[in-house]
Order: sequence, then C-alpha cells, then structure tokens
Amino acid sequence: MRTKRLAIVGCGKLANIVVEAFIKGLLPDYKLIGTFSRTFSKAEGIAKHIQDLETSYKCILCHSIEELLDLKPDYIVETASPTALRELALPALINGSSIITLSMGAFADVDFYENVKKTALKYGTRVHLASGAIGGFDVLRTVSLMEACLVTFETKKGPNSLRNTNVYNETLQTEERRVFEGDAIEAITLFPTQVNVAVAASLASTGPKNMKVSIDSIAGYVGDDHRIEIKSEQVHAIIDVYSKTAQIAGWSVVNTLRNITSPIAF
Ligand SMILES: NC(=O)C1=CN([C@@H]2O[C@H](COP(=O)(O)OP(=O)(O)OC[C@H]3O[C@@H](n4cnc5c(N)ncnc54)[C@H](OP(=O)(O)O)[C@@H]3O)[C@@H](O)[C@H]2O)C=CC1
Ligand SMILES: O=C([O-])CC(=O)C(=O)O
Repeated sequence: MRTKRLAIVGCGKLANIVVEAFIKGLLPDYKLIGTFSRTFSKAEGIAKHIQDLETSYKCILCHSIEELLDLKPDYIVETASPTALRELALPALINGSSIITLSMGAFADVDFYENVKKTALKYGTRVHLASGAIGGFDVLRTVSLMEACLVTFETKKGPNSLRNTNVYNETLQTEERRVFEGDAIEAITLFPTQVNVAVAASLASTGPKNMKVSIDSIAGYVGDDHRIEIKSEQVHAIIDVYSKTAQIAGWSVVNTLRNITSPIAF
C-alpha cells in the first residue's frame, strides 16, 4: 500500500496529540506533508517536529488552505473549528483530499451536510467523523437503521468550560444548574465549539433536529461526561463517556487514521 499523504489544519491541543502519535510511530502508513493554522507559529511548531525526524520528505509549513491543498494530501486532519471545517470541506473534497474531522458541529446545517455528501461522492473522497469525546456510533447507526428510536444526549460540564458563552454567570461557580435544553442544532448554535459530540451522535442516529440535548453545569466538576441513550422497541443502550480532559478526542483521530489503512476495520 502506498503511504498516504497527510496534512493538518488547526494546530492546537488536539492536533499535537496526533503529531505525538505520529512521532511515536503509531501512524506508519502516513507521511505528514503539511500543516496550516491561523496562528503561524503553531503550524511551524508541528512542521519543525517533523523536520527534526529527518524524514525522506518535507513537512511544508503552509500560509493558507490553498497552499495546503496544492500539496495534494490524501487525508486532511481538521482540528481547527466548525467554522474552519465549513470553509475547508468542499474545496478539500474537490481537491481529492478526504477529511478526518472533530468539528462536525458544522454538519448540523443540513444543506451543508448534504452538499458535502454529494461532493464527496462525486470526487471519490470521504469525510470521517472521529468519535471524539464519545463513542457508540456503531450502536446508534445500527439501531436507527433497524427501527424507530428515540435518542437523548446529556452532558455534564464544569462552569469554567462555559465561560464565554451566553449561559455563563458567576453563580455557576457555586450551583448546579441545567443551562441548556433543546435539539442538537440549537445546542451547537449556542455552544459553537463545545458540543460537536452532540451533533455527531445525532448524525449517527435520528438527526440534529430530532435529538434532545441537555447540558448541566456542576460547580467544581472536572472534565466532561456525555451520556447518550437510545431506545427502540427492541434495544435500549446507554453510552456514557466521562473524560477528565479532551485528549480522548485527539486519540480518536489517531484511531480513525489507523482504521483507514488497517486490514481489519472496526
Ligand atoms: N468532537 C469532539 O469530541 C471534540 C471536538 N473538539 C473540536 O476540535 C477542534 C480542535 O480543538 P482543540 O485542539 O482543543 O482546539 P485548540 O484551540 O487548541 O486548537 C485549534 C487550533 O486551530 C486553529 N484555528 C482555528 N480556526 C482556524 C481556521 N479557520 N483556520 C486555521 N486554523 C484555525 C486555532 O488557531 P489559534 O491558535 O489562532 O486560535 C488553534 O491553533 C475544535 O473544533 C473543537 O471544537 C474538541 C474537543 C472534543
Ligand atoms: O470535549 C468534549 O467534551 C466535547 C467537545 O468539546 C465537543 O464536542 O466539541
């Protein structure tokens, strides 16, 4: 199998986990050929790590998405933001680059999602939704194929992760409160970078409009807990993932990349 050309857009915390795995040799089927990020020095940091490995190829530090696409990557890891995914997805897919994303909140826009599907199909490319801070896409997809089902998504977060959102005020530092109830579209609109997971679970099951989402703020809570419940006539499943940090999301990209080239696919 030819080694896949890999590029990264959005060189923050989670991208650096992917790079750490790459440096450890956990992604032997890929060459990391390019990086791009809004803050140049962050893309430069990753490119330098790869250059230090003295690989037989160069990791190019790009100044724009266009420059990165010119490198013709087979795969682009998108770890920037839902807004970035919205800008990147169609040009990348047309360019022949498949995408592994953690910012699938952008797909709550059904028209955009349908356009992405149509474009990927036309150009023979794919979009892989990494499992991120949750799991259970297999069960969600299987049951929703099988029969009618109801899906709910409940998140517990500490108040500090809600700072800079409309629901935040200082009383959350001492109280426990339900700060959001609505569907997955409303959730990602109110929390544009924090509930990609809810949109992901909805896309895997009943769709963003049909999934009930709630967010509870708990004073002093460290990490995030995401509890997905799916109920149909025959099946009742609960997928509950607590994670102290968001690192699991970065590692889920590594897992997705490995799955893409593995002879055994999960
Ligand atoms: N699905 C899931 O389970 C999870 C998803 N996420 C999502 O993953 C993504 C990455 O998260 P994380 O690594 O923690 O975030 P960070 O803020 O650490 O990293 C994101 C990086 O992307 C850069 N960036 C933002 N917008 C753009 C853009 N338009 N073009 C290029 N670069 C851009 C940022 O630049 P700058 O340095 O200038 O800010 C930053 O360096 C986010 O979308 C987040 O919402 C996060 C956790 C879990
Ligand atoms: O890390 C988490 O718990 C989830 C998250 O940020 C997201 O879905 O964007």
